[in-house]
Amino acid sequence: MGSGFRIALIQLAVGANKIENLTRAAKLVKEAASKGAKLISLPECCNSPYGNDYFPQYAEPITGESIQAFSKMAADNKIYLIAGSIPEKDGEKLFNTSTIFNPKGEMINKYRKMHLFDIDIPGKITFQESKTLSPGNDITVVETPFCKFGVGICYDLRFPEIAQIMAKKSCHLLIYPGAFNMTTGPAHWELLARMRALDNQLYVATVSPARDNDASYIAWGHSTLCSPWGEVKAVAGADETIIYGDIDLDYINQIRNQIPISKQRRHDIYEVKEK
Ligand SMILES: NC(=O)CCC(=O)C(=O)O
Repeated sequence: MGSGFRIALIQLAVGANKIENLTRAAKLVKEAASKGAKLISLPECCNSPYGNDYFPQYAEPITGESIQAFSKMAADNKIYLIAGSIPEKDGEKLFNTSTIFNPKGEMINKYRKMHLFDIDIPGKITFQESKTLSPGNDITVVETPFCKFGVGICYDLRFPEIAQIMAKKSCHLLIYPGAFNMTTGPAHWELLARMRALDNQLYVATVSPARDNDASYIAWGHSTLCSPWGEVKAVAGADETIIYGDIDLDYINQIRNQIPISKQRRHDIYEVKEK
């Protein structure tokens, strides 16, 4: 594994036309690869608008047209592709699924969102992914010649437990395709990414769709790359764009040696004992 490589996060403008979304994604993946990115990520729900009214209509099996398009994007540009997520149909069930491709275009892994986005903030936002989607149950860690990375999707970012497991499985980078909204986005999106980066001393990438003020669910945007020091290394605004960052494995080791929290944990005192 070399010490450094370039990652690109594509903040895609996602609209109602699935083919147009995939065509735009292909154009931006090509642009990112031409600028030296070896790992490229698309956002959550990158082939469909985000919402319970859309998931059943846009869902497709894991062999569907979107997967074929992603495979071609990876192979044509010889890059690793984290294909954001799509609504996946498996029998009677729907999942929010991220698929991962190697530079030959082979799908080498997939991740089904484990924590569904069910929240109720009166007067602001109420959303229940569980009305249409089922949760996945498996943590996904991917080994590449550049680094080992883990994948979560959006609301998963709020759960330090899975980030910690992925860090324990030797990940250097956690990638979260996600679409926070105009209430929780400004309040929590960056803070959560920095927290996951800092408490696991690794890089964290969050990848949002671009903001569409006419959409029924308005995404916050602000795709972000955070360093193991907890700093924001690159951040987008609200519009369609690509952000780039360098992942430096030596820097991770340096931080972990300087502040060796993973060796200092007091597992003997963390259990909650009932009196
Ligand atoms: N798509 C999602 O999971 C949205 C999560 C979100 O907005 C949050 O506040 O958490």
